[in-house]
Amino acid sequence: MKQLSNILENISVLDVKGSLNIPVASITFDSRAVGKDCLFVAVKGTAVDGHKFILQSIEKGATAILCEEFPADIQPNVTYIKVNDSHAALGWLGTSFYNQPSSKLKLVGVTGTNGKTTCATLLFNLFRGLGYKCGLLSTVQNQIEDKIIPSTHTTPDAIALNELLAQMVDFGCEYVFMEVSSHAVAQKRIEGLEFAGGMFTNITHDHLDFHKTFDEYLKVKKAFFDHLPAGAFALSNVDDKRGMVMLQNTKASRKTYSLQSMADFRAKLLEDHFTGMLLHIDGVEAWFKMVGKFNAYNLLAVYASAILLGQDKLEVLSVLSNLTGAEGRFDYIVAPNKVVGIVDYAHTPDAVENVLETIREIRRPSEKIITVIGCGGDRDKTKRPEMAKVACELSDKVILTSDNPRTEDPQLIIKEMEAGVPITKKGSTVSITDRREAIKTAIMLAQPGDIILLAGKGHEKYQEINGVKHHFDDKEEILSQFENFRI
Ligand SMILES: CC(=O)N[C@H]1[C@@H](OP(=O)(O)OP(=O)(O)OC[C@H]2O[C@@H](n3ccc(=O)[nH]c3=O)[C@H](O)[C@@H]2O)O[C@H](CO)[C@@H](O)[C@@H]1O[C@H](C)C(=O)N[C@@H](C)C(=O)N[C@H](CCC(=O)O)C(=O)O
Ligand SMILES: Nc1ncnc2c1ncn2[C@@H]1O[C@H](COP(=O)(O)OP(=O)(O)OP(=O)(O)O)[C@@H](O)[C@H]1O
Ligand SMILES: N[C@H](CCC[C@H](N)C(=O)O)C(=O)O
Ligand SMILES: [Mg+2]
Repeated sequence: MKQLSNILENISVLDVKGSLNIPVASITFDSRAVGKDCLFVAVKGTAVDGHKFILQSIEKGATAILCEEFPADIQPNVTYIKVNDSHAALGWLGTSFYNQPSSKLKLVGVTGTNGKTTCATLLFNLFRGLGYKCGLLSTVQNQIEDKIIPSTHTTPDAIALNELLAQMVDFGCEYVFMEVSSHAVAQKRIEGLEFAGGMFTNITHDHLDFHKTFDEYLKVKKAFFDHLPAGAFALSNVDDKRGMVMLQNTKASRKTYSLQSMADFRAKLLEDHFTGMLLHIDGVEAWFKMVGKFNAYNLLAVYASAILLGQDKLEVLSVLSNLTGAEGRFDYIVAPNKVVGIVDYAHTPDAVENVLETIREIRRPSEKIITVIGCGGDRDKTKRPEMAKVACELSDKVILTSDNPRTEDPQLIIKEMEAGVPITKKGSTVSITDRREAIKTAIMLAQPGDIILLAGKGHEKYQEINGVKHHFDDKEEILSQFENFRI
């Protein structure tokens, strides 16, 4: 139990009503989760204003309220604290409540449109392979050494995040690798964290439903680097058009990586196969088990981070060369009839392009590519026609289907995708709303040697329809349906 006065450090308090010498058993921003002696933080959300739930939280046991505006009905025996920005305050509260866990380990954040999970997971497995105790916060799962903790977000909220970091400290972790999503930066979920380093992968089209414009999205990603401390490293991909912009105003030590130009860390992709790649990396030739130019970038970024964290070059390469990345990223399955299935989490136009370009470069000319793809509901609508367009341009046949429709009508999402199908590709594109049927059709159409790409859901074990998550696993689907084609 902490004293309220002790967890307010670093927060500029505008006004207080009531006593600060009261105990705080827990902190939450959700009135539904309030318990006895809880501090309820009212935040203005994207759907509702948390200030509406102040009274409800007091009825459930909150004895302290942190808010941006005092309510009209001030209750006796409750302390009210007024701040400018309750999102930011929440970050500092989480940090203080859990005794600054991020300062007790080396925390590295990975940001960018694509590649965060892959890089964070590779770093986690690399540093474990090098003999360190590690933690991971990622889209696929959170992990403390072998212990897996399911994740609900790419970057958890400030309270859950600091609680997880505190568990990692208690477990003796020395390094923690985490994904930093743009939502997390915008909503200040990472406020108050002490980073040892930050990595930028790339920035392309995504999340414009939330950030509204690409410039705003860019600014938010850059803000992560702007706030890194002087002792940290800021590592950026300078082959990305916005790579240098990320480093422009950072106080951290600026480092760059590239496959194309001068940079602090360089690599060249020598060979790319479905079984792995040969890279010339930092003066050494090494074979890796990952596939595709985009993964050459991920491997180089991870290698560079490890060196910046003081690790030995050859030891790093030796461990890294055996790693396979994150679940549901370019997962490769060969059916008994020699049809190839690839399950990949590509859910942005750029990711779809990268994965398909990779397949096109590696396949034999006679092998056809059949892509099964959908777009998520309640997410950026403007990427729908773009994802369909690039899928059609780079595949021999495309089946447009559902991803997670969430609260939207799946057929309307598909209609928006259809708007991006080039006229010349109308004949080789079909729409099948049921994802299971779409996968089955792709398998029926495929000849031995053909490649089926199942894009967008990767590791996900569910399909979310109208608020209900139904079990669905692309890999399980394709494996079980491949079995029906055993010859
Ligand atoms: C759009 C978005 O980011 N929403 C996140 C946000 O919620 P919000 O601002 O919409 O909250 P709201 O519903 O408006 O409610 C406002 C406040 O009132 C409170 N409330 C609400 C109802 C009530 O009865 N009582 C109550 O106290 C809420 O707890 C909240 O504090 O803050 C919540 C707490 O941190 C998040 O759980 C929630 O994530 C939603 C579920 C979500 O789907 N987020 C996705 C888009 C997301 O965050 N994705 C990123 C990036 C993905 C990637 O590219 O990898 C991620 O990091 O996962
Ligand atoms: N460096 C990269 N550049 C471009 N595309 C990539 C890169 N790495 C991975 N991808 C593609 O993006 C997909 C998602 O990769 P990953 O899960 O690592 O990204 P992410 O940034 O964590 O995504 P999310 O925003 O959903 O958390 C992969 O399945 C692959 O298709
Ligand atoms: N983290 C991403 C995941 C998208 C995955 C895709 N399957 C979808 O549901 O749109 C997001 O929240 O935008
Ligand atoms: Mg991720």
